[in-house]
Amino acid sequence: MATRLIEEYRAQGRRPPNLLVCGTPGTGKTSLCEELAQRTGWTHIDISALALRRQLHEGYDDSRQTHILDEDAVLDELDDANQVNIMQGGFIVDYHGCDFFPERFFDLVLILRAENNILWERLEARGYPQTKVQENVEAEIMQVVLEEARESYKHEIIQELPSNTLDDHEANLERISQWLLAHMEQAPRV
Ligand SMILES: Nc1ncnc2c1ncn2[C@@H]1O[C@H](COP(=O)(O)OP(=O)(O)OP(=O)(O)O)[C@@H](O)[C@H]1O
Repeated sequence: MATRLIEEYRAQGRRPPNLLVCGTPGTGKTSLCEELAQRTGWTHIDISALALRRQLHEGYDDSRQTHILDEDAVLDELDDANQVNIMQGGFIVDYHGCDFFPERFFDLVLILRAENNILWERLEARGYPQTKVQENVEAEIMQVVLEEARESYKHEIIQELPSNTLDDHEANLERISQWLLAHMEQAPRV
């Protein structure tokens, strides 16, 4: 696999694309994005971790046992010349949802999918309470994130990727890297 693709992009004076990786919690977004970032040189932004670090929350939802994201504050952080400036390209954003990001941020939207029993085991292994495991597995069955993506982005930039096994993980890394290479051929110079 080609490595440090980002350097090839920049050497050619091209703007590297931005990727959004979404999916139900536990589908493997962070595992995939961390390795993809290492292999390609893209910068991984884990929105949940960023929000915790920068205190971009509006409170805590006791019933769902999760922080409530301050979406406007996250967007300000991502679209700020003094902070991240996502429009420079070269970012992999990782978050379970996708409908609050402006469409212009992303060139490719990837939706990770996991089979119900596999997802159930992963979430149980995290120590999630039964209700939270069930809620997330039901969301996966109902394709909530995929539908959200279809309502928010052009269908041609959305791809579903299976994320059940380590073979899937490897295949996804390879597939995304190939896409980045193909994209580089067409990306306008900046
Ligand atoms: N393709 C895969 N094959 C096998 N195990 C995987 C795969 N992808 C992820 N996992 C495992 O599943 C668990 C959840 O992965 P990860 O934390 O990356 O999910 P996530 O989608 O980022 O979750 P969250 O949205 O809650 O942050 C981890 O234990 C990880 O090692």
